[in-house]
Amino acid sequence: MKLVTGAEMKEVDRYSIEEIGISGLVLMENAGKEVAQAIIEFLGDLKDKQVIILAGKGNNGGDGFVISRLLIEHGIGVKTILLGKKEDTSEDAKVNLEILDKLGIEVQEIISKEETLALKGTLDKADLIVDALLGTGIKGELRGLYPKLITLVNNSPTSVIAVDIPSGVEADTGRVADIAIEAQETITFALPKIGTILYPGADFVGDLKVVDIGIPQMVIDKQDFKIDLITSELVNKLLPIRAADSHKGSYGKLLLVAGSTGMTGAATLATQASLRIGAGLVTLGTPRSLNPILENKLTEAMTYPLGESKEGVLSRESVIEIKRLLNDRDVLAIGPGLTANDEISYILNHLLEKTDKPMVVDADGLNVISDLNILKGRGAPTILTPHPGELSRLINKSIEIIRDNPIEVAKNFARDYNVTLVLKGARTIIATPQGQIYINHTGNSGLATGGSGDVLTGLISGLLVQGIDEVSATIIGVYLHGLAADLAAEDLTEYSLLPSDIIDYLPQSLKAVRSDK
Ligand SMILES: NC(=O)C1=CN([C@@H]2O[C@H](COP(=O)(O)OP(=O)(O)OC[C@H]3O[C@@H](n4cnc5c(N)ncnc54)[C@H](OP(=O)(O)O)[C@@H]3O)[C@@H](O)[C@H]2O)[C@@H](O)CC1
Ligand SMILES: [K+]
Repeated sequence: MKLVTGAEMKEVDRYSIEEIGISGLVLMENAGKEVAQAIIEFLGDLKDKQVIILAGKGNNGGDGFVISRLLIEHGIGVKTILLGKKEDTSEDAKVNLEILDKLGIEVQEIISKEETLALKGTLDKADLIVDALLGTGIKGELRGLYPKLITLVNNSPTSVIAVDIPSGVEADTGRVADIAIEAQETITFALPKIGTILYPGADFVGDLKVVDIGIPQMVIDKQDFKIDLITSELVNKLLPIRAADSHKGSYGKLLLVAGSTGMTGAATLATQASLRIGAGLVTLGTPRSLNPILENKLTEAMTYPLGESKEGVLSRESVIEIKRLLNDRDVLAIGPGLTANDEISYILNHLLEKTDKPMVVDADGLNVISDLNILKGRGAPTILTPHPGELSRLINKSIEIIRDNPIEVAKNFARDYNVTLVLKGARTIIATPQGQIYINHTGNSGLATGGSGDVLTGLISGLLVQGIDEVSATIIGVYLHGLAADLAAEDLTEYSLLPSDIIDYLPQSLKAVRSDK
């Protein structure tokens, strides 16, 4: 499903209005009708209900005026409040204001602090507040009376339905400059705005409903939107059907290089995840002294003892054995639990530069890349899976910059260094070298445990080794990882969720995707 910025949505609206000839008023009427319908469903019994419409001066407020009229037609008690003066409203909003005026429907103008604060009782007593204050047209910090009014709404016990996007949430980024309306439901028009999916915005949205307002599909198809929300349908489409006459050679040979003293768990989790997602043959290369432990822990994988330094960490010389093993393998995944030191740095940079097998680099592998330019020249796909802290070290920018502009930062990095980047977070963002972005919304706070990332590395490399292209492998891996965590949390709670549970619930997540058509 495509996600859009405010500007992209404006262009879709403009094209429909100016090039196709569907007037803005028609779109506004359709938008209002859809929200009115959602409100009627929300209220259930309409008798003696009182709804407060809070409208801004722009077209979001215009939607609010349409909603007022339609709810009154249904016999619902409505009070319409405009934050500002009627004369300052946008063109289409003004048309709808005039309609209300001719119908004798009162609209109260609020222009002072005192008038704003006096709304408290009205807001608290109502059955529902409709937030039609600010939509995709919001710019910068909230000005004027908005912060005060939004605080009153958030402090009131009354439920809120937001029109298009909760007021205060920035459509392009999900940033919340000051405060924003906390909605129980958000009815968004035509396409979800990025800000309703990314955090912190996503926290304010409640249940998100996307409704059709009569924008022709042809107008949407004409646009070159660069951002997709990963859906179950997309994953189902990308996940190949396994052939009945296949054998273990059909699903590739994976070499995982992972583990050091104290971190055999990372190696175990990555290996087991790669097997559980269907890799054909998996070999775990690990420091020699850890090999007996891992042989014991892993039944289905082969293990290979690699040269180590005294501390139970891979030695520089082990790179020769890794390269030899790789001759007969299709994909290399490297990083989980390796430890970050000069020897690991030497190994990783050497492999990035001198091997032409697809590589998945995670965790300590990411911490020791010495020259990002090596990535540019690689002859095979490279997937990097950093969290914001690891990416911050890689690009020498603060975590705050990454958190505030995750899409921009991920997009630039993937393009500049020719990698598929998986920027992990509450909404993991995948950026491709071609500039496409995929956002994942599965997963929960139970994933915030050491080891979850190792499972993801195993899943992505286990998919890649089966011959699935690198972008599809990351999309499928990231989505299933989150979905398995969601299904596990239903039984185990987010508190008790362990990374190994993600592996255990992977079959259920695969089944859910396959049946969810
Ligand atoms: N025809 C269409 O396009 C359709 C559009 N549709 C609807 O229109 C919405 C977009 O409408 P829009 O573009 O008019 O912007 P909108 O969100 O109402 O905000 C503008 C107002 O906000 C104000 N304002 C801005 N920032 C502020 C701040 N920080 N703090 C305080 N105030 C601030 C700004 O004030 P100004 O800067 O002018 O003083 C102006 O008054 C869209 O979300 C959807 O709901 C649907 O009806 C379908 C057809
Ligand atoms: K709104």
